[in-house]
Amino acid sequence: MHVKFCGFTQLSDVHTAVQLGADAVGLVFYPPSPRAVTIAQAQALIAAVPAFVSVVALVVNMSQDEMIELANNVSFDIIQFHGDETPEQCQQLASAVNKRWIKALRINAEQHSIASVNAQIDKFAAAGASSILLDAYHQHKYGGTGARFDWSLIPQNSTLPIILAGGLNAENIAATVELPIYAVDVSGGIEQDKGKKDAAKMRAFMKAVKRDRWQNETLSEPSNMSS
Ligand SMILES: O=C(O)c1ccccc1NCC(=O)[C@H](O)[C@H](O)COP(=O)(O)O
Repeated sequence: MHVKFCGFTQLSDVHTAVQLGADAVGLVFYPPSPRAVTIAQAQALIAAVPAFVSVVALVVNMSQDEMIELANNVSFDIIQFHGDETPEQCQQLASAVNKRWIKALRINAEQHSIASVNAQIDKFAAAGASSILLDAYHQHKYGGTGARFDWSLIPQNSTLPIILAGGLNAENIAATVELPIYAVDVSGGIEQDKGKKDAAKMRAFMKAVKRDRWQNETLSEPSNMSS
């Protein structure tokens, strides 16, 4: 089980996340978001991220020129496409900056079935995605909604490792124990205010993951990407 904390704007919060053992920190490059960072802010935050912790650049419907500008100025590791990007657009944008990428699918119980989620995952897998992130659909927001989606729509045999996002917190991690996921992603559940993380909530989240998920996992089944 891997843990990504998302939506950092403050240096002290990045220090805390790293100390707590987060595998990845996410920075939001989407100006309408209350968690958005500028290139200068991102550079300062990334300076606090040591080796073996990935920096994820979260983007929404970015143009190729914007992506190149971002990659030329910010040393991130992975792109998280969180908008309406098609598989072809993700592939093109990521190859323009030579980065690995994740696609966020926003799950709407009224429109999705397990089969349709799987079909979408397969298309992004074929285009070269490294993982798929499943998040809650919201009519007016692209992400960071703090809402959960219907977890029964998570496919058991996905072609890509699944990162679960949307409304997670220290209290509901226990309910994810049986889910076929590779990683969890949280933003609102570790905040005191938008973009301002809460050290106690980050610590409680990591403790809950260790207690509820890592205890259930074994090193003896390396072929199972979902655990
Ligand atoms: O955080 C935002 O404001 C945001 C804006 C636009 C697209 C995505 C955004 N955030 C994505 C995330 O932080 C996470 O990947 C995910 O949605 C979890 O958020 P939360 O439900 O708050 O834990």
